[in-house]
Amino acid sequence: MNLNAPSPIVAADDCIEAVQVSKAFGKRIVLDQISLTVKRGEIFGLLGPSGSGKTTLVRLITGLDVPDNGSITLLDVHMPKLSVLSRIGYMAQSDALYGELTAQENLEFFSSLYGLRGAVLKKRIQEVAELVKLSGDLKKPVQLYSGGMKRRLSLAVALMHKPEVLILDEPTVGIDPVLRKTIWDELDHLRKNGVTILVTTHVMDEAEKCDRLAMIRDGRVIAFGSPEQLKTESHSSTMEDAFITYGGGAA
Ligand SMILES: Nc1ncnc2c1ncn2[C@@H]1O[C@H](COP(=O)(O)OP(=O)(O)OP(=O)(O)O)[C@@H](O)[C@H]1O
Repeated sequence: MNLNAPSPIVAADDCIEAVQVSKAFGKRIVLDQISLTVKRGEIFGLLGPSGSGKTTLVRLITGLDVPDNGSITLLDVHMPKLSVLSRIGYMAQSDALYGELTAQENLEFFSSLYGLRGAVLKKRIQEVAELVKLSGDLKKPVQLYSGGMKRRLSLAVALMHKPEVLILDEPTVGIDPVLRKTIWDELDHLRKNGVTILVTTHVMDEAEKCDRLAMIRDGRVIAFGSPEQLKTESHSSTMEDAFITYGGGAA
């Protein structure tokens, strides 16, 4: 479905809805009338080259910033709204971790903000550490972690309170292919358990793994649909070709 800023049809199973969202920094228009919907329980990708506006959109969706125009609804709540934060897990592009604390202490600190403590907290730390393959490194100060380990710990932090919606800004940057696969398998598993996942990427093979995605270029949605749909409609054999056909250029 090639879009020229249409209004999405709002359905009961919509989890995230952006309607005609625009944002400028100074004179620079970074998002230009973006409209999209993310359904409950799907993995939705925002695919676009560096600087296309993905992080800006994600920050508006999580309520960290406000649009100049348009509206965003997350879990039926008009954003920004503080009360929704306990229902979402957000992993920013740069890791917000305390380097001098161990991984375990970081997990304990961030989880305490969600009221997790005692035996429940202990058990959950073991679960998420297992998931991101950091069980053996929990006692290490984070400043000794590699970039990929920090990304995995950030993912663990986002997962601790079992959020309904996971919003991940380039979760696999700096992560080796084997672990990347592990993380995508886990996203798949979470989706099967009903978690809605919004993920930004500029990697085509990750876009392929999403149920649906929006291709973004210069702050506009240039195409919207499932990977198969986008390839078929653009007569392309690869996502990269589809992106170029829709006017994206090399991502
Ligand atoms: N706070 C800000 N003030 C001024 N300009 C900003 C600000 N935040 C983002 N921008 C600009 O907005 C544009 C879009 O940035 P954004 O981070 O949303 O893109 P992106 O698609 O996430 O890129 P990347 O893949 O590199 O993270 C860029 O040109 C960036 O420089």
